[in-house]
Amino acid sequence: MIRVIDVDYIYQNPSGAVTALEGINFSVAEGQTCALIGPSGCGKTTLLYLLAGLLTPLRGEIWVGGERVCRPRRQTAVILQDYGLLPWKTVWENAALGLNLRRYSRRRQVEKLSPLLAALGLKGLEKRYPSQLSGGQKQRVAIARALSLDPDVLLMDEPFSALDALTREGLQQTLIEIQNQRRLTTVLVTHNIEEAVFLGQKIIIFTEAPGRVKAVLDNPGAGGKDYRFTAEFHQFCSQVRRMLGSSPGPGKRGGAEG
Ligand SMILES: Nc1ncnc2c1ncn2[C@@H]1O[C@H](COP(=O)(O)OP(=O)(O)OP(=O)(O)O)[C@@H](O)[C@H]1O
Repeated sequence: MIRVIDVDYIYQNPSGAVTALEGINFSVAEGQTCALIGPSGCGKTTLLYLLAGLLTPLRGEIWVGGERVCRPRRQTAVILQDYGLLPWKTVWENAALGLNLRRYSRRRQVEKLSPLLAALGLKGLEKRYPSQLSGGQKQRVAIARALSLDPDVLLMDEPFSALDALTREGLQQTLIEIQNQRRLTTVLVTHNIEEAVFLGQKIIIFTEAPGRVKAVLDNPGAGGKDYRFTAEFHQFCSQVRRMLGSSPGPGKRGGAEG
């Protein structure tokens, strides 16, 4: 579903050029969840923007759903770090933003959003404003908005980082259920090793800046109901922790095919 081929990205600033990503190669299968993890500043968010078509690679190619990404793609939904809710709009209005942009009638908006808000535990909160919601509820509104347009790819930048551990685990479970129902291909950026291992059927570990792929790990147990409580899960977390702490991988460009 997603192929990233030899991608480099450099930010050009008046003060000089910043190489954010170098020689990135990996792929994500349809319906798979892929977690991107690495040190701060290694280019994870930049890569998410490239996958979303909000930035264009300086070198290399990105393919999503059989098409080369050159601009934002209709069926790709993106949830950025601050949830992107408009403070002056209600829960309903925020969730309906995408549908409004695509000129869905009020009746079709109700048909789409009502079941989605109910499934995400937001029923009864439709008239509230973001300032009247908890962090977890805000995140659910952002998820509702993203899913309202029936995407086939979901890109998330540290989606649960601001939440307490229990809320985070609850939302991780919700994400897995949505993922299974809709067969979404998901890429999420996270700093949290447990989150990467719990959700990421594929885990991509980056080197320090400029970001290169240090390792691609297959994690078939991810998303399993009780995976978090297994010895395998804890061993996997230790492995990722060790890899994040160790020196960069071999080779100057260090790209790994996944
Ligand atoms: N607009 C910009 N102009 C110049 N440099 C930038 C710009 N945006 C990001 N960078 C630089 O590019 C590199 C990668 O940034 P990016 O935000 O992608 O990293 P990240 O891995 O997501 O970081 P974090 O984990 O801290 O969120 C960093 O060195 C950052 O300072």
